Amino acid sequence: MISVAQALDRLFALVTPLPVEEVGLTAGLNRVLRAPVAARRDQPPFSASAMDGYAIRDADCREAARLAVIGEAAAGHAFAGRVGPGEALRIFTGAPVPEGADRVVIQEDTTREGETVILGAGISDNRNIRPLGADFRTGDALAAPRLLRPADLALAAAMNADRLTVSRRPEVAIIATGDELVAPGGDPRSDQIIASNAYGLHGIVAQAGGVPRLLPIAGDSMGALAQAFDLARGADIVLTIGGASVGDHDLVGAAAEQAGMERAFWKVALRPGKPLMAGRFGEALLLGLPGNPVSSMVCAQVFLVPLIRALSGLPPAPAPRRLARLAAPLTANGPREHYLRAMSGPEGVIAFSKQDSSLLSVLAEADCLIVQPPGDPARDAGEMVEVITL
Ligand SMILES: Nc1nc2c(c(=O)[nH]1)N[C@H]1C(S)=C(S)[C@@H](COP(=O)(O)OP(=O)(O)OC[C@H]3O[C@@H](n4cnc5c(N)ncnc54)[C@H](O)[C@@H]3O)O[C@H]1N2
Ligand code: MOO
Repeated sequence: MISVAQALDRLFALVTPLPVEEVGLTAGLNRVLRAPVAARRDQPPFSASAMDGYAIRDADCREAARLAVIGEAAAGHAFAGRVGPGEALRIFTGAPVPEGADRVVIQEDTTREGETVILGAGISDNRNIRPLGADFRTGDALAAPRLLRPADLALAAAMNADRLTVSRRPEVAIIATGDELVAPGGDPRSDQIIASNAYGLHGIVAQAGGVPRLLPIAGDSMGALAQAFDLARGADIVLTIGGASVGDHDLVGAAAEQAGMERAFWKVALRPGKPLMAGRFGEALLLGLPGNPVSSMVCAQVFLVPLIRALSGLPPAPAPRRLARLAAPLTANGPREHYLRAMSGPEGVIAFSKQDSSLLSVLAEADCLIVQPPGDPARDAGEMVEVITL
């Protein structure tokens, strides 16, 4: 069996980044920026006051100085003149600092008497001026590729960009397979269960920036699967659920190959999720997830999300991991990389005692997955482990 890292390499080798499109700023969230945004102006475009107060010259900055107030500058309303010796300009946060002024004294440190302002004691050294271009200069770039977060959108807007060049969002056709499955809200026979996985996967795809498309449940027959693959045409990723293992009714691999899938791998040394398969499927990629609910969700975090990101033009990379302290011991691991549902608290992370891959109730309680390497010995509380945040 190949390792998770080898499987990811084979998966990334199938990826060609999707074409780009232009969108407005409000449509940019969670999209991958593919062309840098260059600032069209300096920010701030003038030296700006950081406080409400009085703009004065350094030479006049002494206790009890009496200065003549010569006018006012507010945000959006510059003062045209200059501040001379013995003068002060009433100024508000965000206003351009006029020529001649070296600092802004906050109004709390002053007393106003008619058209005169009197400086108080203990004025701080802070000039309270944001220099021109302190944030960015014309031509500075918001680099690409990058996953656009709210702060990036604010920065692009400040740079005076109103359009963004982003990747087209990958469409993911989701096919649940199995004769035992009935859609939620349906009327299952006593030997049937509710098809739940597709809904969790729909959420993961949407969160990762893909466009999920739920197809009808496909039965366990070559004909039903062929029909489902037909319906999936046009998708960038065909995501199947179930039928990936070795049982007589596990037909997804055979049906996909009959429909033209060139297999890149089948079976990966991870737990849960061993029967995972992937391959090139015409213009699309196929990812065949195991049916066990937690296996399908773990494989989605470990393989599908990185695949969506790579298709969207980000450098291929595994799901990000962080280090966390164990708040309770871990038993030794077997030969497969183990992704344990866990909960983080002030003392560190604790794996749930129940880890069977059918238990969605445990997954819903978990906020992270502890990643235990193959063959890892038992670990004590206090040791550090790698964790994927859910
Ligand atoms: N002899 C062996 N048997 C199994 C092996 C093995 O190596 N040798 N591997 C086991 C492992 S590990 C996994 S994981 C499962 C996965 O098998 P499949 O991908 O073929 O999944 P199914 O058999 O179709 O389903 C497994 C389980 O999950 C339920 N299921 C399926 N789809 C859904 C859905 N959309 N929503 C909710 N639940 C679903 C299904 O009813 C089964 O209970 O194979 C082991 N067996
Ligand atoms: O993926 Mo299976 O769930 O390893 O048990």
